[in-house]
This record gives sequence, structure tokens and C-alpha cells, in this order.
Amino acid sequence: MAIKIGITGGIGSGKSVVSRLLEVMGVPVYISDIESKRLTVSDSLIRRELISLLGEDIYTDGELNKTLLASYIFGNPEHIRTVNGIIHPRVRDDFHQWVKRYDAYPIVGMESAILIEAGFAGEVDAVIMVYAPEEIRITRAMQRDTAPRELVERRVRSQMSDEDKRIQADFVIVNDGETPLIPQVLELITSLSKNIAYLCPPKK
Ligand SMILES: CC(C)(COP(=O)(O)OP(=O)(O)OC[C@H]1O[C@@H](n2cnc3c(N)ncnc32)[C@H](O)[C@@H]1O)[C@@H](O)C(=O)NCCC(=O)NCCS
Ligand SMILES: Nc1ncnc2c1ncn2[C@@H]1O[C@H](COP(=O)(O)OP(=O)(O)OP(=O)(O)O)[C@@H](O)[C@H]1O
Repeated sequence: MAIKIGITGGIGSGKSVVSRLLEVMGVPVYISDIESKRLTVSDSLIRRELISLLGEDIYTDGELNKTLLASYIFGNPEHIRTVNGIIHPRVRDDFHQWVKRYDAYPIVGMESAILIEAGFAGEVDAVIMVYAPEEIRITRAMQRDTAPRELVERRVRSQMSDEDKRIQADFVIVNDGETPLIPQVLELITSLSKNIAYLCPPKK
């Protein structure tokens, strides 16, 4: 059975960059942002519940109205809980199916900014935190999304602070733009591989 790692970190921390490096090194990664968007379109239960919560406008020409959903959830903890309660159970089920498909791999990953908040940390064997100071994260997200500071800060405030997440992580990758990234990812793989050897001793 594959070792499952969760890759987390706040908006703009560099999870996608780290996940890409892991994939290049042979670790398949389930990207929750992408898969949850796919499910909001393809899963009839999610569609039905989002329409009954937010009306028909939540889908435009069959596509999710991301602007409407984002303005509903970000900045309102009650709304975010309701929407997460509709989407996250289906993401969890989908991840279980995905893991079965990648069972031949020694290590697989799940990337989610809200791995801990969403309770997905319980689905993985180790939590990897990609850490960058908040101001760097905000600047990166503003540049990447050509988004105003206020919008990015609202999303930052919808997430657990990275300082709190860091305490719960098994392994921290620092992505502050100064500490080299690749050696840290290699160290992570080496340390996980040692655990695999320990858990699955070679057959004689
Ligand atoms: C609100 C949506 C439509 C906004 O889409 P958009 O393309 O503008 O942003 P994107 O998906 O790239 O999200 C950007 C970042 O916002 C943050 N974010 C997204 N959803 C959440 C959430 N429920 N709680 C806290 N932060 C979130 C993450 O850091 C994410 O990486 C989209 O994020 C969404 O459908 N969110 C609800 C589903 C969810 O919880 N996704 C997170 C992974 S399970
Ligand atoms: N070490 C770095 N040096 C320079 N730019 C970086 C570095 N790490 C990440 N970036 C850039 O910062 C932006 C945010 O990184 P990335 O998309 O990986 O963050 P993320 O944690 O996946 O964010 P989100 O939660 O919003 O999906 C991207 O444009 C990325 O190219």
C-alpha cells in the first residue's frame, strides 16, 4: 500500500510548485483545488445542493460560477462551513478512489491548502507543510492572480494561520524564496523512502 502524504500551506505558499517537483520525482499528487472544481461540475449531488443553496445562477452554461461562489464563501465563516460540508465529503470519496488507482506507487500525495481545516489530514500518513511568511504569500498570490491585496487577504483570513499549521506538520518545507527548494524535496523523499523500507522489508 502506498504511503500517503498531504501537502499543505496557505495561499501562495508554493504547494503547487512543490507538488510539481514531487510529480517529476515520481510521486503522483491529487490536486484538491482541481479535483474539487471538477466535482462541483460533474457530481449531481453537489450540483443539486449548491443550486438549492445559491440558486440556478451558481452554474452558467453548465460551468461553476466561481466568482459567485468565492464572494459567498470568503469572508463568512458560516458560509464557508456550509459549502465545505457539501463539497468536501465528495472530495474525500474521490480521493479514496484515486488512491486505489495509484496503489502500485510507493508514495502518493494529496495537495490542499485546507488539508487540516477540512479534516483531510486524517486521510494521510504524514502532513508536509510548505511554509512561507505571510507577506511573501500575499505578494505571490497577487502577482499570480493579478488580484487586489484585499481579495487575497480575505482568502488568507479564511484559512488557519500557517504558524498554527506548522505545529501540526510532520515535515516542513521552507519556500521563502531564499532557502533552496529542491534539496528539501529530495530530503523529504529520502526520509519517506527510509520509512517505506522500514515498513516493507524486502522479501528474502
Ligand atoms: C471558491 C472557488 C470557486 C474559487 O475558485 P478560484 O479559481 O478563484 O480560486 P482557487 O480554486 O484557485 O482557490 C485559490 C485558493 O483559495 C483558497 N481556498 C479555496 N477554497 C477554500 C476554502 N473552502 N477554504 C479556505 N480557502 C480556500 C486556497 O488557498 C486555494 O488554493 C474555489 O476555490 C472553490 O470551489 N472552493 C470550494 C472548494 C474547496 O474547498 N476547495 C479547496 C480544496 S478541497
Ligand atoms: N520560491 C519561489 N520563488 C519565486 N516564486 C515562487 C516561489 N514559489 C512559488 N512561487 C510563485 O508564487 C506563486 C504561488 O505559488 P503556488 O501557486 O505554488 O502556491 P500555492 O500554495 O499552490 O497557492 P494556492 O493555495 O493559491 O493554490 C506562483 O506564481 C509561483 O510560481
